[in-house]
Amino acid sequence: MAFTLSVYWTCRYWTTLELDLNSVERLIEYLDVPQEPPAIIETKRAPAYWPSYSSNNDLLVVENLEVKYAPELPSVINDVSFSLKAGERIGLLGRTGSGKSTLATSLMRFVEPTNGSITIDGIDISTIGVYDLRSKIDATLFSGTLRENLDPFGDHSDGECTEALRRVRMFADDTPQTQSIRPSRTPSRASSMHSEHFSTATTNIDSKPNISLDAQVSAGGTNFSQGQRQLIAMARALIRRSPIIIFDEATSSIDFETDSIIQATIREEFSGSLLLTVAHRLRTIIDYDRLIILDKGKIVEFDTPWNLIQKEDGVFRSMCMKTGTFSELEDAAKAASLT
Ligand SMILES: Nc1ncnc2c1ncn2[C@@H]1O[C@H](COP(=O)(O)OP(=O)(O)OP(=O)(O)O)[C@@H](O)[C@H]1O
Repeated sequence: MAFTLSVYWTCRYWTTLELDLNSVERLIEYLDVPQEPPAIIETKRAPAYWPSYSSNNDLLVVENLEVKYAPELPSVINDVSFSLKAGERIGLLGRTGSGKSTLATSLMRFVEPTNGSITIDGIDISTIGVYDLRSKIDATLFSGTLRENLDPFGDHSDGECTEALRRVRMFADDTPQTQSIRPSRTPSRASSMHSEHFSTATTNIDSKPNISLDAQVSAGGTNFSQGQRQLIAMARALIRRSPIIIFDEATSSIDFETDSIIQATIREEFSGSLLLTVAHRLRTIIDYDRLIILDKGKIVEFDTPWNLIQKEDGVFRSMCMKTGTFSELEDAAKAASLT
């Protein structure tokens, strides 16, 4: 009997020990997970006026950039170099998987380069904290409240947030201005404006009645339509008055009216900013200043739309031809080149 009990307890202890060791193993794995770079590096703070709207030199300089998602994976961005000036409107194009989003997100250090450098207004972005970087450049949607998405670092009042949403025409003009907004995330913020509701009265954007700044945004903003996500991203860029805006155009078709609002807002509100648009529709970027065409992580063309559309056997020209609206695009590119 004593022997049987001993065997029983030995087995039990052994099983418990194995389970405990599994937990230790998991903890060790978590310790090895790459950490987000520091938010702030006290000895390397970016100046308050950085980056400048009126830099005479190139505002954004990318040199020999190489990006891999893991050491064992092939390069997704391969020896890419280019320079962009303040206030330029740049379209980033290429086939699916060519590396457009990777290049755009590497400008915000969501992926770190394995080689090369990115310099914004004279500062190598790898040398400063990600707060200093991301608080100056527009970012993508993440989960949290609408307010947290518009103003992730809590630097602006509710009034500024609602004003920005109004400027991108997220609110109906006839929405009553009298309903009070729910309390903001921190008591220190001014709650100077009243509640406004999303409505389809001025756009064909999906109706989102009774949404306040406290409305929840799911991861990736999936509880908002593509059009609404773009408008929210633009509102955030307006609030920040960022000299550099990275804009990821919606892949799915957006109704004509919403698209017109987005394009008009870009032209009216962001005229002084360096705008880098990851583009999926050619008519969106046909009047931009310059276009970067990527293929397999390399720049294959980089010039004005007018120069590119005229280039025999050019990649951009063939992309335009495939749309079936070549002459329209050509006319638009020519008109833009003359302004
Ligand atoms: N998190 C990731 N881990 C590993 N590989 C990735 C990851 N994200 C993207 N990739 C790979 O990197 C390459 C470039 O992807 P990326 O999303 O940058 O292309 P894209 O041009 O933006 O494509 P799309 O137009 O479809 O959005 C693709 O081969 C993709 O499979």
